[in-house]
Amino acid sequence: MLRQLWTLTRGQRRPLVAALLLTLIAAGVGVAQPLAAKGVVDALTAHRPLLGPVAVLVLVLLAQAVIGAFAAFLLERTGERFVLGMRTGLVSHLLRIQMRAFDQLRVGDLMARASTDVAALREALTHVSVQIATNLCVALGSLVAMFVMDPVLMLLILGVLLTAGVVINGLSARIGRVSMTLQTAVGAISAGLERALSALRTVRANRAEQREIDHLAALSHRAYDAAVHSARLTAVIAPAAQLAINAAFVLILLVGAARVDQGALSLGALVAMLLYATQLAGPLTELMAGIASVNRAKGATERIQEVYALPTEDSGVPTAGRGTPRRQPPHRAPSTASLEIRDLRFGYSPDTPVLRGLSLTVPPHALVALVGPSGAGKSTAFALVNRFYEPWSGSIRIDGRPATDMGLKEWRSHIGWVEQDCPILHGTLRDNLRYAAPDATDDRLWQALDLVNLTHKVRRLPAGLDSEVGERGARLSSGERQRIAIARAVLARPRLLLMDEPTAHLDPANEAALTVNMHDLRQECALLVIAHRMSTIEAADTVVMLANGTAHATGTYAELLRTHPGFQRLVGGHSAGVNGARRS
Ligand SMILES: Nc1ncnc2c1ncn2[C@@H]1O[C@H](COP(=O)(O)OP(=O)(O)OP(=O)(O)O)[C@@H](O)[C@H]1O
Repeated sequence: MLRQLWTLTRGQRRPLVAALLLTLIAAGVGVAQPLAAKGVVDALTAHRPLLGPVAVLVLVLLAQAVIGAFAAFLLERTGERFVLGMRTGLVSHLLRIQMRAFDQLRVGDLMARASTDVAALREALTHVSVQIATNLCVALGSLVAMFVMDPVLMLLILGVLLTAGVVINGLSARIGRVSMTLQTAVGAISAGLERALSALRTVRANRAEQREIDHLAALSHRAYDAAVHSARLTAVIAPAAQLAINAAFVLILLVGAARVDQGALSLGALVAMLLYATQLAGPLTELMAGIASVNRAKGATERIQEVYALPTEDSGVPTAGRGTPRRQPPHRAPSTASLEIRDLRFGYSPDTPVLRGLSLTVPPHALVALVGPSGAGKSTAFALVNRFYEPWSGSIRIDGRPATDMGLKEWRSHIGWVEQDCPILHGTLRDNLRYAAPDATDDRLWQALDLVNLTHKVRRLPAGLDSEVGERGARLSSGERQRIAIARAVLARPRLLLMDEPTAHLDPANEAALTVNMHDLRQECALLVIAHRMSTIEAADTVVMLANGTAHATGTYAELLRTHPGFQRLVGGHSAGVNGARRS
């Protein structure tokens, strides 16, 4: 446990050691205080000049106060720096973890790890570690002095203390296990709350408030039970340490008296041994309590290390994301495709393939529609083009360059992506539009808004581009969210634009306008569009029908409609089920 904590102090060890040394110096100066006071009293009784001894006493008192204050400040600052470093480190790790690992986690729990777990660790890493180290020094000093006076008696005392240490260590280990339960329960509360609050409208519409409250209350009770269990174990530690010290006292008295009787120990040495044992009591009790506190931080430590153990995109993709991308070979023939997918195989679990050899091509300036039944793997294909997951086999090229030739950042800079549920981030309209192109001028923002038919609406808003969109864009309609997402993607001027059913939330007028705009967009980039709506399918230059994880049929809308019964069924289903009427 201490080793784990030590690894986490990386970067803060120097100030931590400095704070420890200052605390020890302050304690040492404290020891000199009685001597300085003795000097004053001796000078007084011997009628010697008082100035010198008094000056020494004042200096000692001042030094202790100043060094103590500085040590305390250094310790606090180290604690805060630790929290700062830990939070920024965790956040930067979390935002880079591989999608496959991220899919297994709960957002609320991750948030708890970056907030409450870090706070729980802070105490153990700063105050308690210094407290343990100083008390250990004081206790060792006393034991050495006792050893010099009477090794036999000291070894007996050591035996008693070690026995107590073993018992207390066992208790501390149990505290460590309970703390893991406690921190996990706190993480579950945070995840449960995130789940309920992020879907508050769904919760209310389904009258599920009480069920969510009960669920969170049950999790809170689990945390309470673990905390009380930990408190019970902690409560035993101080009396156990006290018991050991009392036993050491009795031992010194009984064995010491016998050894004085045998002439093996002087009476003065016995008195000194007793005084040392008294001095040992405080540091030893604090030492044991400190070890228990460190164990209480065990849950938090393990949970934070679990996050660091998650693979990041950089670590999982050996050829991508790191270093300078390889240069293109100088005599490469101009590419005939903006996007070329060859024989792509992939599944989320090893035994369930989703894509079973998908191949498709998006020529430059073309609009290709990807259609297929629900669950066929259309969004999965998009995720692979974005390189959120590594394919089992097969290749993806953009403008003729394979994915393995480019780092992730460079690769993604060529792609614009409009997601199915169009996430809008908290902030202003301007923040959202500039998300992929932070340097875009307002003129370009207005052009992009024009493209998605939103200029009029935004101009009428009192704050215009500075209007707040609310949490997840709650102050916008679904259609507006979708149009903002499209404008945002276009602003980054991608070579390839991926759109996951871009017209899903649009009314017929906006749907028609966007279909025209998609045609215009082809001047700037190639488009691959997951299409459910007839207007999008019909507008495409090529339609690729995905079934069973492969491109089942490829052709123009008219060709497929004429020759492919599966496509006829799919389109028939759409015209009846999705948008009601098919436009011809
Ligand atoms: N992150 C994930 N983890 C595990 N399985 C997933 C994940 N995402 C999708 N799947 C599974 O992969 C299959 C293909 O899903 P995908 O979302 O690619 O289909 P789709 O064709 O886009 O469907 P839709 O038209 O309904 O959006 C589905 O069976 C789905 O359950």
